Amino acid sequence: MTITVSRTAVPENGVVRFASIGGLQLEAGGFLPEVTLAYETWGTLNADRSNAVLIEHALTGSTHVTRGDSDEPGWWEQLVGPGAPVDTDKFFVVSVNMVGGCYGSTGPSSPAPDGKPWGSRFPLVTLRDSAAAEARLADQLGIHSWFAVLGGSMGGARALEWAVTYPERVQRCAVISIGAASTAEQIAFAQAQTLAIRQDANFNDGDYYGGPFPEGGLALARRIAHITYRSAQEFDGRFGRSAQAPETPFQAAALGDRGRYQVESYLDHQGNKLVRRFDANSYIAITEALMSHDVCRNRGSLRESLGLASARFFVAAVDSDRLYFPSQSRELAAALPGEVDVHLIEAPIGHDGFLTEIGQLGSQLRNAFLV
Ligand SMILES: CC(=O)SCCNC(=O)CCNC(=O)[C@H](O)C(C)(C)COP(=O)(O)OP(=O)(O)OC[C@H]1O[C@@H](n2cnc3c(N)ncnc32)[C@H](O)[C@@H]1OP(=O)(O)O
Ligand SMILES: N[C@@H](CCO)C(=O)O
Repeated sequence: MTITVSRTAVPENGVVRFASIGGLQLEAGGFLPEVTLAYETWGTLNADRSNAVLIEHALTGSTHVTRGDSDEPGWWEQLVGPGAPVDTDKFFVVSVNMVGGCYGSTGPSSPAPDGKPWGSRFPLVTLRDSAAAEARLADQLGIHSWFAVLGGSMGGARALEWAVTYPERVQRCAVISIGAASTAEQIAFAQAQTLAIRQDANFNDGDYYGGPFPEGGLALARRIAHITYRSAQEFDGRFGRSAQAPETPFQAAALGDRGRYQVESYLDHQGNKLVRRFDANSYIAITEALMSHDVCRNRGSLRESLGLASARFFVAAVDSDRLYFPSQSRELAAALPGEVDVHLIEAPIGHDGFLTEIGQLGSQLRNAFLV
């Protein structure tokens, strides 16, 4: 097995790098012969390698948690950086694109051994595969034990898998806006999204590379998802029943005088925005990985499974989250070893509050966790 990390003499902050981690035997039985992981780092690993923090992205996130040498803003911009709650003057922060993704790590659009994209042949990957792959990257970076692993939503589930699979390698673990397993309802929302893509006439069973992209299906999947990421209260307050005039000649021709509700226009925008930055097969691969989330699989009861971990835990939830309910975070916290509080992020926005309410989350993390 060849293991190489592209190293530079001076660490570059917030610049995507690539590590070859060799072949990966997958939990569900598949095999990926040569896996590349894309990752970014910020700050400097100290001499005794005790200041490393792993940040795990959510469903459509990338490695770009915060800006660095480039000015490109990241998705947890105010949480991570010099002087921020996850202080890059103090910590060496690492973020890895999940295997199956489309931000540089091996995924369905990557070439298979025959040189053609994996497409329909890409195997099922799980969050445990993600942790196993990232453990190899940690080895290459010389990180035996993380000071902390944290993430929100699917990132929180990835962090939890790390803490349970590699107890000796995770000292602190923050599980934000997710429970111990994907529930039937969460799986149901996810299935509607994957079906929206699979039923797109351009999907071609996943072998659409080189042909038309299944844009409509991916945009519909994002609309369904985005509704679950926000709250009824936010939509009502923000859009109400307001109308919006057609914005393009095409819409004007299609809609005539009817126009649209503002919320329709907003969801169209969210769908189209994702189409410009995400691969449809990766959306399915990562969504199915999240559907598989179950910390108890082949481990026993919830208490037995979580009892494998030895990290200090931080659990948080958004009070208005209608996808990953605070009650599910409370159940997780109650079954974790030791005393664990559930920190409530108070925000009317819903699930996406873990991305937008950084002031609250940051002070909770700074005071209760990163000390
Ligand atoms: C390389 C990369 O891009 S990596 C990207 C990483 N992304 C992630 O990690 C995903 C996490 N991020 C997200 O999900 C989102 O960005 C969030 C949750 C942080 C914020 O959500 P946003 O969608 O940015 O905010 P919000 O709901 O306010 O939507 C604002 C957008 O809706 C548009 N909008 C608002 N009202 C309307 C309307 N009536 N009609 C059409 N569009 C509208 C705004 O113009 C704005 O557009 P823009 O984002 O293109 O500037
Ligand atoms: N809006 C986030 C939420 C998923 O939990 C994303 O797209 O990744």
